[in-house]
Amino acid sequence: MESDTGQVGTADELNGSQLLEDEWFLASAILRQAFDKQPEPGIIFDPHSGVIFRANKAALDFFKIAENDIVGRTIGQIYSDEKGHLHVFTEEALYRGYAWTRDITLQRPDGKPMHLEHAAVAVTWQGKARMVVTITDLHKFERRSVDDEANTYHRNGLEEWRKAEKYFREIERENRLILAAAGEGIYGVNADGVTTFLNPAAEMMLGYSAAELVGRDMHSIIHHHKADGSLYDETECPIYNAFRKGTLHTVDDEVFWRKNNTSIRVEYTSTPIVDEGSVVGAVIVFREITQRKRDEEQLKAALEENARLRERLEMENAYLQEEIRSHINHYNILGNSQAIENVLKQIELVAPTDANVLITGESGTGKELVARAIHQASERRDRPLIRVNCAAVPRELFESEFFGHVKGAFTGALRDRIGRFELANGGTIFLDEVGEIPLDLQSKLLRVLQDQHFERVGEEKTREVDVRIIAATNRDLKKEASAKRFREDLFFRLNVFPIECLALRDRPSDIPILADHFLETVCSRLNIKKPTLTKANIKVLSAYDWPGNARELQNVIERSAILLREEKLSFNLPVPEELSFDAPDEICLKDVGKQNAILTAAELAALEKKNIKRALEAAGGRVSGKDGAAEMLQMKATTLYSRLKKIGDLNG
Ligand SMILES: Nc1ncnc2c1ncn2[C@@H]1O[C@H](COP(=O)(O)OP(=O)(O)OP(=O)(O)O)[C@@H](O)[C@H]1O
Repeated sequence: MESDTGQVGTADELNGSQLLEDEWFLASAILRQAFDKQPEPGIIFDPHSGVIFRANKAALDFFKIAENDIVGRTIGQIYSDEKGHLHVFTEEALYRGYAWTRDITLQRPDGKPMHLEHAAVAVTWQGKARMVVTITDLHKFERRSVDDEANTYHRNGLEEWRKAEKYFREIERENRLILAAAGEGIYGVNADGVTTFLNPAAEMMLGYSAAELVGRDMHSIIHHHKADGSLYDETECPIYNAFRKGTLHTVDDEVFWRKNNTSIRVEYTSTPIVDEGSVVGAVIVFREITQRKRDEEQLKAALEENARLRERLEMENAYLQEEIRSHINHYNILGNSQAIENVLKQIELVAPTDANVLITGESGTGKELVARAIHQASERRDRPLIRVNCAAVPRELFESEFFGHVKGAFTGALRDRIGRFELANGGTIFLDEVGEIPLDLQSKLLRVLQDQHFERVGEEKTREVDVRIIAATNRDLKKEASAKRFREDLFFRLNVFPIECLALRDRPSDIPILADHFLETVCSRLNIKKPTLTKANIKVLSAYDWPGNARELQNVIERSAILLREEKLSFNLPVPEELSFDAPDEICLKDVGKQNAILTAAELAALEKKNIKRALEAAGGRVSGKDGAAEMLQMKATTLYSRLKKIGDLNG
């Protein structure tokens, strides 16, 4: 093959030039394809004749022309309005080998000028000049630059966004961990009350899984009824209000309903979620307080019970102290009379029942003793027996004494006070001297007797008690009722089981036993040796009619024990009726017992004579020795003999 220098080459050289030619073909094919497929419009034309040889696909699109319609035409026909600029441009390219210009413009279909850049490269092909022109739509180009900038910006923005997303994911993850770890139940609702999330503690407390609640109306599932079973309208619901009204609500005792239809007591806070000024939902944080409330209630009840018991114990204590001070400390009923036997039988009979008992009898006959014995023998023995001496209560304080009062109920009511009925709750109330209760109060007493209900003074609350009633009186209540001084209905209520305590004078056989018992008691209290109660003593005691009954006997014995002389008892008893003189000119010695009686010497002598006579009768005529008249009169036998001598005829 001939080289550019005209020399013939070697076989290798020939092979080499063959290769180059192949490459050239190959390259020209590639270049042709590159030209045809380049995105910018391209045209190849003859710079001298202007004839167009080739236009690529982009040029055909750009000029909106078919290949056949452009190839063979001149460039001047295409750029008919720009011939001047085209000429200068072509000349420059021919001269310098390349040229570019933005002066050549074309018009869009809408008549607006297109902003273009034309670049030309002058080449030679087979000795002929050819011009390759590439057209750049500067408008598009600029847009591409903007897009590029936007891309760059976007890419950078994306990066930032990714970072932010990661950051938020991180926060969310942390939040989720916090939500999951929180001991409180937490759930969210949107502005329609629809559940948006639920933490595991909430799932556990409510018995629902998050999947079962998310997307569903929360109120109607877990908050539909109140603790008392009434319907809970969602318009009243504080959670609802949190997202409807945008207000925070704290509720300390409501119920949420579990999946198994049981309820749990909860306290919760419902906080509105505000996004760009508008409420988009609420977050509810709740805690189960069932156990806590139960404990609190138990504690409260225990404290109340405690306070009640304390008050009661204080009252009982004060009462019992008073009792100990003012009362005998034994409740044995002594006596061998038929009357006492009957009373004991009646006590045995009535004690186990809850029947009301009315004990009648003169003062000092042992009515209170009987009342206590009934209480002691009853099931109520472990609760107190509360005594009210109705004769000692001032009229205006009756109601308060019986039923108690509240602070401020009347002047002087400085604090709440429980009444005797409440104090006796579970036990027995002993209404001593029941006949002394004012008529207007008897109806209130009747009510508590009928239904065991009453109110404290100054309070509307009705209270209930369980009290057994034992009443005592020395009046004839039946007569009182007939005279309308006592309510008949109350009398019948009280008189369910009557017990009568006979006067001591009607059961003299009880005197020695009682006297001995009282002597024993007082001596041990005084810490002195108990003297012998002689027959003579008993005779003296038995001769008296004891208007004060056992109490009087007790007093006489106590007094004589205190005044004990030489271990001998002497009773300072009033002179009994039968010791009065029958003679009209003699004084009635009944009056001697009266404190201020003044006797003349003759009266005294007559009294002594009568007294000695009685002593001798009581001693069976014996003057000296044990149980003799001298011993009874507490004088020496020799003294008595000389007195008798002096008197002469005792019957005279
Ligand atoms: N049968 C008895 N056995 C032992 N003691 C008795 C007996 N009867 C009365 N007494 C004693 O006599 C005293 C007076 O009794 P009590 O107070 O029970 O009488 P009362 O009828 O309730 O008197 P009042 O009507 O004045 O209240 C008490 O100390 C009591 O212990």
